[in-house]
Amino acid sequence: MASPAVTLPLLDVSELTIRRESSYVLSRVHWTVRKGEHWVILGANGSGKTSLLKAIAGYMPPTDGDISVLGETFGSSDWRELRKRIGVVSASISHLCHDEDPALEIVAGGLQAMIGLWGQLRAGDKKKALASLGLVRARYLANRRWEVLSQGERQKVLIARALISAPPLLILDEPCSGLDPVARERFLQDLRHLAAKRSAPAMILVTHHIEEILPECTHLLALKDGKVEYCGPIAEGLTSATLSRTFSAQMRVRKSGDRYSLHGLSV
Ligand SMILES: Nc1ncnc2c1ncn2[C@@H]1O[C@H](COP(=O)(O)OP(=O)(O)OP(=O)(O)O)[C@@H](O)[C@H]1O
Repeated sequence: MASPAVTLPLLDVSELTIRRESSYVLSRVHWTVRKGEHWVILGANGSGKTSLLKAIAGYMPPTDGDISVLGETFGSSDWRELRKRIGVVSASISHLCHDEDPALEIVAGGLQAMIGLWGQLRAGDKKKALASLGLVRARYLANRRWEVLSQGERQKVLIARALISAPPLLILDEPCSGLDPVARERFLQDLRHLAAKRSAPAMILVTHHIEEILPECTHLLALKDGKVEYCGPIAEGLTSATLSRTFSAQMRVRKSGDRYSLHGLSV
C-alpha cells in the first residue's frame, strides 16, 4: 500500500539558539510551519519575535540549531536567492521606499527584491504589479507616489510588493502599527480576503494586539524571554492562561464570534 504523501514544511526551526553579548536572544526554539497554516507570533517587547524573523531571513546567524526554509538549509544554501522567495513586510522595508516612486514601481521592485527600479517598467512587469495590487484590492493606488500614501495604503503596497513573486511564505511584522481603528479594520478585511484565497501563501503575522488576529489564523507561537511558551493550534493556545504566562501579567481573553479581544489586564 502506498504511504501517504509527506509534504515538506515551508519552515522548520529546530533547537534555534542565538546568543549575543553574553545573553540569550533566543533559546532552543522549535517551530514548524506547513502549507495552509497561518501563524500569529505574540510576545512582550524584547521576547525575541523580530530576532526570530531576522534569523529566518538570514540576517541573524544562529549560535546553535538549524533553520530550513522552503527545503533549503541555512549555512548550505544561498540565502540571498532564497530571500526572493520569502515575502516580508516590515517597517525596515517601508523606510527604504523613495518618496517620488509610484506605487506600481515599488510593487514591481519586488520581482528583483529591490527598492527602486533601474530603467523603464516593462509591460509584463507592469501587468504583474497591477495584478498583485489587485490581491489586496489596491489597484487604484497604482499611480500614486509613495509620499502621498496613507499608512494603511503603504502597507497594502508593501504587501503587494511582497506577493508579486508568489512567495509560499509571507511574513507580516506588525502590519497594523500606525493605523487608526477604522483603517486597521479595513486593512484586516483586505488581509482576510487574501488569506481566504486557495493560492494564499502561509502567513506569519507578528502583532502586539490580539484584536488583530484574523479568523483565518490557525496557529500561535508565543515567545517569552527568547523561549517558546506555546506553539500549536490557536484554538487551544490563545487562552487567558497562556497570555498571562507569556506577558507575565493577569490577562483575560474573550472570543466573540471569530475575533479575540482583551477583557481585563492587571499588572
Ligand atoms: N544584535 C544584538 N545584540 C545584543 N542583543 C540583541 C541583539 N539583537 C536583539 N537583542 C536583544 O534580544 C532581545 C529580543 O529582541 P527582539 O527585537 O527580537 O524583540 P521583539 O520581541 O521583537 O521586541 P519588540 O516587540 O519590542 O519589537 C532584546 O532584549 C534585544 O535587546
